[in-house]
Amino acid sequence: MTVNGPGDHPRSLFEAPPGTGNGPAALLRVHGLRAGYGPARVLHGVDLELAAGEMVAVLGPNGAGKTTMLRALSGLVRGRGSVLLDGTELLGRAPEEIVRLGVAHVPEGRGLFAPLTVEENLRIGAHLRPAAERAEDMRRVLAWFPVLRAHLSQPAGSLSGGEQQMLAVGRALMTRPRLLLLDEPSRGLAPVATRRMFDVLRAVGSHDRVAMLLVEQDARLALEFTSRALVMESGRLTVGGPAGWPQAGRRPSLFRPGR
Ligand SMILES: Nc1ncnc2c1ncn2[C@@H]1O[C@H](COP(=O)(O)OP(=O)(O)OP(=O)(O)O)[C@@H](O)[C@H]1O
Repeated sequence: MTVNGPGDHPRSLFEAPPGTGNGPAALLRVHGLRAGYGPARVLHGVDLELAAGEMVAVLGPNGAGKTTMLRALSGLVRGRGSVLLDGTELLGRAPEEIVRLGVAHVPEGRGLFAPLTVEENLRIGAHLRPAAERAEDMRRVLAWFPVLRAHLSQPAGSLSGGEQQMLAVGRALMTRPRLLLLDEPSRGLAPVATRRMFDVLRAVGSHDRVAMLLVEQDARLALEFTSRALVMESGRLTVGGPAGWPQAGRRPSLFRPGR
């Protein structure tokens, strides 16, 4: 990891590594992102790039602005600066439009409808998709998360924590995202369930070329499963480097994907 003071970091630390993207252009380009709540400014200029299929973790202390960054990217909090998804500006658009453009957000706490069934929750995720493609979307998600098939008619609230997290991710995948934002996906999960979840996330990311930006408190887990890790402090990304390093067998290169 390389440590840099705010504002003097080499941009390369926050860019998508070569070879992980769809050519020279990153899928996501965030530049100078600022956001907050009323007069309280939380993000003070975030720069970040993400390639298709890349999985990047954002670590950092409580209150640093990680959740706010995800919320700004998905339109839940108003942002200033620039957020380009494949060249299309997302800032200023409604959250539903941003979903339509290919960004899905799994919030902290999962945001499931507990009294509704698993199937109903998944169908809610698909409501913006063309009707003709929803059956295929459902088949794909159940193939990624076979455990959900056995519980399709059960209320979401009756599932275990791990199953609920899979449902939340499955519901997000029903939108066929190009970018998946995950806020603390391991929170409240047993280690076995967490690892299973991350295995599936990695498989989806590399198979479907879904880029993933995840906020994670468990730094060890994040560094093991993602290709890059960034640290947010006081509303800025201040440290970045390759995930996995310095584990044995992994070259300590900033640009080597961790997958
Ligand atoms: N809805 C809100 N209204 C006002 N202030 C908020 C709101 N949500 C968060 N904040 C404040 O914004 C700052 C950043 O919070 P945020 O949740 O983005 O940080 P975080 O890095 O995700 O922290 P944590 O790991 O604790 O979730 C904090 O000072 C927090 O109190």
